[in-house]
Amino acid sequence: MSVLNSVPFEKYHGTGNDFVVVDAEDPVPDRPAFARTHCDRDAGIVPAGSDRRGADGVLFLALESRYDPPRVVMTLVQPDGSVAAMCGNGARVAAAWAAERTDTDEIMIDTPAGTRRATIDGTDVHVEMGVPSFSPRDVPLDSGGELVETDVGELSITAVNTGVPHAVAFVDDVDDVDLESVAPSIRHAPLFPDGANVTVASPDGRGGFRQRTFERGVEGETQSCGTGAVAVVAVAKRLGLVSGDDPVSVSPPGGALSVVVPDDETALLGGPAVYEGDGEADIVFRGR
Ligand SMILES: N[C@@H](CCC[C@H](N)C(=O)O)C(=O)O
Repeated sequence: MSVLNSVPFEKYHGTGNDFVVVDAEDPVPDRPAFARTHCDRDAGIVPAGSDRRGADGVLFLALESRYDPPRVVMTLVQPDGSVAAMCGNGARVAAAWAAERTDTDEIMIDTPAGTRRATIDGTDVHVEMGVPSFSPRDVPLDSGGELVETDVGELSITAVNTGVPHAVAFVDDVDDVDLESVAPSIRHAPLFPDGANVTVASPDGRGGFRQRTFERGVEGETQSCGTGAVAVVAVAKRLGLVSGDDPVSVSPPGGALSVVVPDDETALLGGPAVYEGDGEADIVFRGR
C-alpha cells in the first residue's frame, strides 16, 4: 500500500447512517481502496468535530450547478468496495451537501438507479425514491414469480426493489431478532442473484414501524437505511398492514424517517441530514 496524497472530506449522517463525502472534483484514483480503508470502524478516519470512526460508505459527489435546479451525480462506494445503485440516506446527504453549495432548496440527484428530486427544508430533506417494484426482473430474483411472505432461512420474507433489493420480514419485535446471525443466509441466498439487504420491521404501536437492516456492502447492521424504510412501507401496503397515501413513520435505531408510498407514483423519504465534521483523508492505492 502506498499513500501519495490527501483529499479534503466532510462527514454527514442521515439518522445515523454515516458517510464520508468527497467532492468528485478531487481525484481519488482507487475509490474502492479509499472506501475500504477509511470506512473501517476500527482503523478508519475520524473527522474533526466527531468521535465516530469509519463510515457506512463514501459518497463521491459531482456538483453541476449550471442547471436549474442544480444537479449532483452521486456515487456511493461501500465499505467492501462495491458501488450501490441507490441509497436513500445517502441521497438525502447528497442533497444537503449540494444545497449548501448552491443556496437552493431543490436538487436533482443522478444515481445509477435513476434521477431523484430532493427538497430541502432546514436540516430535513425529502427525496423522491421512485416506484417500488416486486417484479422478479426488477428485484432481481431468480424465481418465476414474486416472493411474498416466503420462508427463506429463518425469516418469512417479501422481496422488493426500492432502488436496491430488500428482503423484508415483519416480526413481533425487531429487538428479538439476532440480525447478524439470521441475515447472512438470506443476503446470500441463491434466490437473489445480486444479493439483498435484509430488513426486519415490527409495529411501533402508533401506526408506524420500527426497522432494522443488515446491509449488503456494509455486511452488517447499520443505524438506518432509507431504501429499507421505503421497503418496509411498500411491503406493509402489499400485505395490507397499512393503506392510503399518508406519511408513515419508520424508526430505525438511529432516528425517525417519514415515508410515503402512493399506489403507482414515486415513494417519498424524509428525515434529517446532519453535518458531523471534516478533515483530510489519505489517498490510498491497492487497499486491503
Ligand atoms: N444505506 C442505504 C442503502 C445502501 C445500499 C445498500 N447497502 C446496497 O448495496 O444495496 C440507504 O439508506 O438506502
